[in-house]
Amino acid sequence: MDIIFYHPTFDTGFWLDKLHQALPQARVREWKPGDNDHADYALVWHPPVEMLSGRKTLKAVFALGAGVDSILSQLQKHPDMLPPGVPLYRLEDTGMALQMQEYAVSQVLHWFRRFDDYQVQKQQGVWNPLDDYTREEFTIGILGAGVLGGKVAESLVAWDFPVRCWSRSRKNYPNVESFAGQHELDAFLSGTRVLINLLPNTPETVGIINRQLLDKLADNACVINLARGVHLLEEDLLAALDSGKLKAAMLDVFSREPLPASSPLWTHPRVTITPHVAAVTRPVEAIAYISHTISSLDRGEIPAGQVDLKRGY
Ligand SMILES: NC(=O)C1=CN([C@@H]2O[C@H](COP(=O)(O)OP(=O)(O)OC[C@H]3O[C@@H](n4cnc5c(N)ncnc54)[C@H](OP(=O)(O)O)[C@@H]3O)[C@@H](O)[C@H]2O)C=CC1
Ligand SMILES: O=CC(=O)O
Repeated sequence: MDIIFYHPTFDTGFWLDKLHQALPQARVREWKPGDNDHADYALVWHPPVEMLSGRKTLKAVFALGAGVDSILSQLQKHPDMLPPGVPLYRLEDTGMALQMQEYAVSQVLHWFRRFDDYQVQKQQGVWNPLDDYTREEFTIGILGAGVLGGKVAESLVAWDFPVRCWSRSRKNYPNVESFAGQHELDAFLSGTRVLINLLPNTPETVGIINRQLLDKLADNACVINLARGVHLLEEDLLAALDSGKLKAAMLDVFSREPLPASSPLWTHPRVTITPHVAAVTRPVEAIAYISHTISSLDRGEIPAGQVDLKRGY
């Protein structure tokens, strides 16, 4: 079995070693421009078009992350990039859900316990106990209730917050109120105090966090964007912060990455920024999933994690 690997930033030598250990029967190589030799499987992130196109022997392509928007947008421009019938798999959880839970829970607790307000008071040398927030006024709404959104919901339920989610199909997560479809979006937003975004980037979700949506949240709402920068209109977010509608935002992803030095988000006192690190690919877990999936495919089974190319996630 031949496996080709391409990632623009990962330590390729480390990954090839780990892949050899997990799949000792496979010949694994780094793909380099001009390499058209035989391959059964391709492991990729932001792959050059020529890496995949015309490969008639490919049995599957694995995205080395959870979101497949960059591959799908390339596929739209170069429809022959993925040979017909070759399935695309993505990483489902593989250690990312726990990271998302850590990020979301720590930030929600930060706002709930008013540590942001106490930080401002500290800078002013003010000793002033503030009123507590109650959980009843701290409803958490999660846009996207799939692998990651579902796990984030579970962790916030464990902290006793009222939690609701919004997805295309109805969910049945314990103690999470499920809203499904466009026609239930307004009801989902109404009363949501902390909005957490974990949607995939598709034509339906681009720009979804805009002025109209933010206006429908509870007053003094907070936003956490963990999915993709294109979901959120940064100007609308800044306007909502400055008008007092929004209290704060925690952003991990941006419409341009790295976030340009000129962006007003850097200097806004109520915006916190992390550099797209909410949940990174964990090699050991990712390779365990990929090797398990390859074994399932070789046995003729249909493993989990296949991307629905028409749906776009
Ligand atoms: N910042 C970071 O470090 C990382 C960011 N991400 C981002 O997180 C995203 C989510 O990942 P993951 O949970 O694995 O994805 P999933 O595909 O498992 O979940 C996506 C969820 O979004 C819902 N959804 C999709 N389209 C719509 C729509 N038009 N209207 C309403 N709901 C919709 C789906 O609904 P349904 O269940 O009904 O299909 C599903 O619940 C990734 O696509 C990626 O962009 C991922 C990893 C790291
Ligand atoms: O943003 C990261 C991913 O895995 O998707």
